[in-house]
Amino acid sequence: MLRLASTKTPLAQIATRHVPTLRAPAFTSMPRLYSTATEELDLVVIGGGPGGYVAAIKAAQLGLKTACVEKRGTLGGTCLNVGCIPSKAMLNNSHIYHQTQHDLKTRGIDVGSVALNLPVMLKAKSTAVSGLTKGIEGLFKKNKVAYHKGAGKFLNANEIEVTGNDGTVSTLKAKNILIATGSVPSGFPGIEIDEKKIVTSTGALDLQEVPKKMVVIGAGVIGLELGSVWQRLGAEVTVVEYLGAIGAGMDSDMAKAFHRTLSKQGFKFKLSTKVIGTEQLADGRVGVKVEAAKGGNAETLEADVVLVSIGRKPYTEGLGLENVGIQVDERGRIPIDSEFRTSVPNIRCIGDVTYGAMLAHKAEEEGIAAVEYMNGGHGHVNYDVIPSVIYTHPEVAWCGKSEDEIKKSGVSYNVGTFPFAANSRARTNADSEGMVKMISDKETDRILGIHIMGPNAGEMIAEGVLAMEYGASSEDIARTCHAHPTLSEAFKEAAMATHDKPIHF
Ligand SMILES: NC(=O)c1ccc[n+]([C@@H]2O[C@H](COP(=O)([O-])OP(=O)(O)OC[C@H]3O[C@@H](n4cnc5c(N)ncnc54)[C@H](O)[C@@H]3O)[C@@H](O)[C@H]2O)c1
Repeated sequence: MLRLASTKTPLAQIATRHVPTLRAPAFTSMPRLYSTATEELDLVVIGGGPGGYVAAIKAAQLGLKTACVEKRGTLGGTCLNVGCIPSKAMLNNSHIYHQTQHDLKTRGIDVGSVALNLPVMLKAKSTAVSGLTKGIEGLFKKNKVAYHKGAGKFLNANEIEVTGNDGTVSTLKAKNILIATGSVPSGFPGIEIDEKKIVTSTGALDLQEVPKKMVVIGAGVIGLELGSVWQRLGAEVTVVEYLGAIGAGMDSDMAKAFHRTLSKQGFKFKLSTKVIGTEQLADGRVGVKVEAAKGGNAETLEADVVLVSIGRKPYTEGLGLENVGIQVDERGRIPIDSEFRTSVPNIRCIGDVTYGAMLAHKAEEEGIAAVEYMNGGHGHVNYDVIPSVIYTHPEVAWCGKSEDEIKKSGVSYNVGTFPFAANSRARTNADSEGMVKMISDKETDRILGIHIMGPNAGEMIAEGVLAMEYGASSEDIARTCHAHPTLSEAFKEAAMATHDKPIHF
């Protein structure tokens, strides 16, 4: 492991080394500028995504002199710029479009002809993104976090070289460094991404016309969310999945129900199927060659656009980890201990670039906890109750363990389910696809897992997360008054079904 004493950069080298223009660096408008190597900071955060920016703000609130280095040019990371936020804008607006076309008449609302204005829809997405990313810059200013637009690279365990987006090179010196560099889409061997016809989530959020046929490789969160967007806007979507089920490891009952629901919406699925490669077709479209996962005859699916969504991988390129002796594991993740310390104790690491689910909210929790440990306190992240949500319609949300996992662990359990078709509010809204499924320990009734498919499942799961965080039993929820008429009554009734019997089913 390289230590500060052996790798310290000579002082002459740590001053700003190259200023190609006289243009003031973008960060001079910040209220407090920590940019010279002579002034030691308490913390430099590398990466301004949900994990990194939240950690930087928390550190500043705790009184730590903090800087955040981000090279994208805007804060918010993948989530705000090309992930969670733009996809939700497209999901929301494509849902309204689809509902207006197919659902309003039966509700007694007659509209004239309905037309898609894709450029405006894309602009609305970009406006949502830019408003939120600028909002984080405002929070940095308010909390006195110095924002450095550029790429950070370790010189040693206490010094980060920042190559500014304006060409300047400077060095930040800090007691602590937090790596929060996130992840990038995993490529598919032999398939070249051009972000036009063969796209990752980034390209799929910015298609300039609705593809006639879209092939999605991977039936995980990204494939199903972005597949939904383009399917609602008129594309014929075929999803190819290597495994025998959709939903990347969700509870298998829910995966089956979700599969049925999406199929009814028009999705075509090819499960237990592997992709062999792609080819350019004579008409300019792309051929996706697939065959059964176990082998067999190959067939070619024709597509105007192919979305590759087979997972993401940790991002550490150009970070200079070799200069501090940090090694990544076989999956490219930076190993950490229970207090987020890497093999170099003053360098911590959080979010997608290390262990665990690649989720923005998990990274945020870790960012806060890492800073609390750094500041001499204790952090808290309960990995057993990190919620997952797929923002399709209906949404699917879950926390805790799936029934499959519990079965494997050998623990005895009770299961209670309640369909939204028996919930008055869902019925009144004519939006009653899905169910709530709760699993509790047979002996103690403590809740082990909650799985919801239904309208607003992503909001409803918060009640389950809170219940599980406080160690609730299903009876605790069953005996808690829920407002009528609300969707949350389905949650209460599933709890009743788990420990006893529901009333309305
Ligand atoms: N709503 C959200 O919380 C949200 C939204 C978007 C992304 N994310 C996160 O981003 C990450 C990436 O999402 P993702 O959907 O790309 O990955 P994922 O891991 O969710 O799903 C990838 C799917 O691709 C399949 N697959 C892998 N290789 C394949 C192959 N060769 N052929 C066919 N199928 C193959 C896998 O079996 C899996 O089902 C995930 O960790 C996800 O949690 C979360």
